[in-house]
Amino acid sequence: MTAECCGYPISIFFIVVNEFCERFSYYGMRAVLVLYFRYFLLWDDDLATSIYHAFVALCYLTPILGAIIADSWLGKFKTIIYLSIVYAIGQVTMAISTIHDITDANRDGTPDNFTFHIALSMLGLILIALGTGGIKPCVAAFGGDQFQEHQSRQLNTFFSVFYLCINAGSLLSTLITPVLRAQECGIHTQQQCYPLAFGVPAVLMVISLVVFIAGSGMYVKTDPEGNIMWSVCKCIGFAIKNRFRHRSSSYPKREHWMDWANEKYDKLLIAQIKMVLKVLFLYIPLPMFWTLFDQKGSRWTLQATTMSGDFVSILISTVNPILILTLVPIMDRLIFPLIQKCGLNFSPLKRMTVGMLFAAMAFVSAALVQIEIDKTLPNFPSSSESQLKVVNTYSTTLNVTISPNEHLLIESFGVQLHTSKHTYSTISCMFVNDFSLIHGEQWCEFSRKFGFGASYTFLIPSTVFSDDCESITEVEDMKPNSVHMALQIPQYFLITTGEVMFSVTGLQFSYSQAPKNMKSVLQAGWLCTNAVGNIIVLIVAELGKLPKQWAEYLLFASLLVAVSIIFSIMAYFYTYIDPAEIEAQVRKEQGLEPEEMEKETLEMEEKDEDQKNEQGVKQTKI
Ligand SMILES: C[C@H](N)C(=O)N1CCC[C@H]1C(=O)O
Repeated sequence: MTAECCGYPISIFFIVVNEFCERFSYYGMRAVLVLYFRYFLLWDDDLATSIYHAFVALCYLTPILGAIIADSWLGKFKTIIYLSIVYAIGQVTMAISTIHDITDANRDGTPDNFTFHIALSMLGLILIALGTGGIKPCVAAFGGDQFQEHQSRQLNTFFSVFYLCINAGSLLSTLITPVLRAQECGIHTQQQCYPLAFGVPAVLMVISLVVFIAGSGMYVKTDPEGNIMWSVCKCIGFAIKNRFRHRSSSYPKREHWMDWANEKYDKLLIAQIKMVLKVLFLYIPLPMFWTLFDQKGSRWTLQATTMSGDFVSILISTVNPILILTLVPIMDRLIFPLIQKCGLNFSPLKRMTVGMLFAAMAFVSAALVQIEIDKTLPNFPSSSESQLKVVNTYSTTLNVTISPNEHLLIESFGVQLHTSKHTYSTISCMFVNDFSLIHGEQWCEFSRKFGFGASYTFLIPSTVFSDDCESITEVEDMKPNSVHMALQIPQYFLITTGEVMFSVTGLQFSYSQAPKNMKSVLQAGWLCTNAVGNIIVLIVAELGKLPKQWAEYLLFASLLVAVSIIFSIMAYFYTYIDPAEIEAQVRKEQGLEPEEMEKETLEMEEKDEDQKNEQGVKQTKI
């Protein structure tokens, strides 16, 4: 019997605090990673974003490894501890790699040996990906393991609270770590403080580990039942081979292709594999949701840069976790109970389908915003055109004729305007609030806010200093961005509503539909849908760019609608199961473990009927 508080096992307190600290560590490090690549390692934008996306994809691929270790070898508890140690070492390695003084022998403020810093940071990132991905399926499943049969309502709430902790950690760290980076620190020279920005996430990871270990005495720990993954692979392999051997129509058909393993493998194992395969099959269309979701960080961020408003980076990095923290309780306490009261069966798979449709609507909203933005954008010359600007300071009107074969290119960057060599200069800056012309002691100052996205030309006559600065003419070549960033809020709201319905439900569903000995494996399968989504963003979204951004948004929205229709058809044919009941049935058929079975049957009878309705459970024999 585990210790309880308000119907919840006390042990889950340690698990949710552990998750909060771990997500703080992960998202905090991610918030400054691209900046570190860009401004410390001096990589270009393309390399920095590619390595960043590859790292994120790796973090969602390693759950498979963690799940195999947990379910086949070490058990969830030990796997979480060992991989958290790997994770913490990775974070510390990463923090050390950002200390510029280590290789700054000439003390000029920049590292002398970039290879050292790159090698150390890549090692750190690999360890982090192994750690964060490895423990992720185990922590959620381990949390679920703490609940008993009669606590299925509390189990659902646990997954919502778990998701809230993820986002609370994400919100705080994305606010804090960029501020830490902006501090100055160093032994020989003062530089932006990357060691602090990466060091604090490392400390949080150590705290996460300590909190998890502190709960040791209270956890329900299930031991792995041998090398389950190897048995699963062998069993599937045998079923395929046996089916192929008996392909002639003279052999009677079997109910399920896995039944071709009956000759050699335990019925219980076959039943468990069927349960897992059914769910994994259902997951095939799901990466499309993450493909759209992950574009928040790329396409939508770029969209924001063409809009007006000064809070770009803060808005972008925090709006999603803030909305999650608000929407999860509203959905759990208000919307879902209300739907249930109306007599509608809003089963997990229906919620996930509606979640996908919300994400599609978010992209329709993004397309509408893009159309508004496009109306305000200047027409840039295409790859087969040139643009000329002719400034007439002569006293009469002049006719300009253009010979189509001649190209004119005037380009000079810098802040010095020479009167003879270069009379034209382009300066692009962020947050330009004042602009001064200095000539010896004399100067002209233009103190006002220059709009984002705007382009100005200043015409300086030769008499400028004798005539006073009044003679300088300012021309607005391109208007400042005028579509306000607040217009992006509906799309963020829609995608986050979709995330609550899709992701929180997916987490619960993956746990509830998995046999006891493969809970982590199914969590890993669920997380893999995220990895594949990330990879699709990397490949398809980067390669196949449509000429009009709004058209691309609509294309993604249509694809997700198509995918959600396919998913809803698959879901229609899916029968919710109670894995424990099926396992008990198989054991009964095999005449095994009567005492164990009796206990399980009793527990099942005690189960709350309306909790089943809440899940939309239709018990069936697999
Ligand atoms: C920060 C996101 N709202 C979020 O909670 N997640 C995005 C991918 C899954 C989930 C996470 O576990 O971090």
